[in-house]
Amino acid sequence: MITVPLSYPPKGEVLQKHALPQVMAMGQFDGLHMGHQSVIRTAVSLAERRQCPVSVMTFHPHPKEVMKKGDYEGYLTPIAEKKELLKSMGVDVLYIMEFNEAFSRVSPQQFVEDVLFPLQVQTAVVGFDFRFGHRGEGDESMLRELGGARMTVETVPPFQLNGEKVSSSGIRKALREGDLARALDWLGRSYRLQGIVSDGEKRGRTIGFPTANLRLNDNYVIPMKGVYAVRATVDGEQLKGVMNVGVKPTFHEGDLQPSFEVHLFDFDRQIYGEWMAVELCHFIRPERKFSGVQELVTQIRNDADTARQLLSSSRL
Ligand SMILES: Cc1cc2nc3c(=O)[nH]c(=O)nc-3n(C[C@H](O)[C@H](O)[C@H](O)COP(=O)(O)O)c2cc1C
Ligand SMILES: Nc1ncnc2c1ncn2[C@@H]1O[C@H](COP(=O)(O)OP(=O)(O)O)[C@@H](O)[C@H]1O
Repeated sequence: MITVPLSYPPKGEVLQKHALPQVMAMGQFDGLHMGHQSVIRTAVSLAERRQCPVSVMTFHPHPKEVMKKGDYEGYLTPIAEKKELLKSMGVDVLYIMEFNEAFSRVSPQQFVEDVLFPLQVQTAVVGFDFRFGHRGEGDESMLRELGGARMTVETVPPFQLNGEKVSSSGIRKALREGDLARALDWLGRSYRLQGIVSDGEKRGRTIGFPTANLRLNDNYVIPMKGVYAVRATVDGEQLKGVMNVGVKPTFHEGDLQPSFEVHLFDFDRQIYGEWMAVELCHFIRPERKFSGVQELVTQIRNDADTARQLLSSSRL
């Protein structure tokens, strides 16, 4: 998969270089959840039938982050994760349109004429609720109208699970509320956080549970404070473990930034500075304040047993 960064107005030579009859899926696609996956699969199979390349156009940073709307809560899939997932789905070209003030003012018509036509998009594939152009004035029917005879539009209906419409906002809410099972069902995979192992308070080893502190590399949607059964990858090695997301109320007062600490099972190595990916598989319990270290340690031991059981008996 090749990645093509674009900004508005796009440079003529960049468009020319990448102009090619193609099927393009378009959207924000934060989370690349089951609904997004069905849009991309539709584009992939259409392109296969037509024997032409399949591309995705996404917008970065997230419009809500740029427009400072106040309800921006971070990414489910930061751009690096999105790239990796799209590549694994068979996408040939990923166009990343820089979302900024200037782009937010582009009309639906300008977008189609200045970007999609020059790239020779033959078919645009969008989700039923796709909006584009200034103030989100454009929708799928406007896209179809503007495309005319030069570009057809394929609209993918909402993806439903148990009668509910899968959505990024629903996944964010489920993560915030500790309903990890629902978030994962809707994502269609585990929820992954990545970053560098950094220094903590050096207390873990003294209580028999060393924890690798994850310094997140991106602005992620933060799951509810609590304990999770996780799978981790460190230096290519796949490990199981138990993670606490929280502020350690047993030791600290006040509204602190949460930390992400993973106790890895059957592991004893110094990994400060190493890259770690952590997949959240099961939610075990909310974080709480214990009356003393002994109570906390007893509970962590239980959590570790629970996590081992959950991880050995589930497909996640
Ligand atoms: C499985 C697990 C569960 C935890 N649960 C709590 C908790 O409920 N309340 C709390 O105050 N700290 C909790 N912690 C955090 C510990 O307080 C923390 O790991 C310990 O203080 C070591 O911190 P350090 O790695 O920064 O040295 C938990 C840690 C683990 C590994
Ligand atoms: N089983 C393990 N799980 C997590 N980290 C481990 C483990 N064994 C050794 N380590 C190392 O110990 C560190 C955690 O020890 P800890 O006392 O909790 O220190 P810190 O407070 O700096 O995280 C990790 O960053 C890692 O380098």
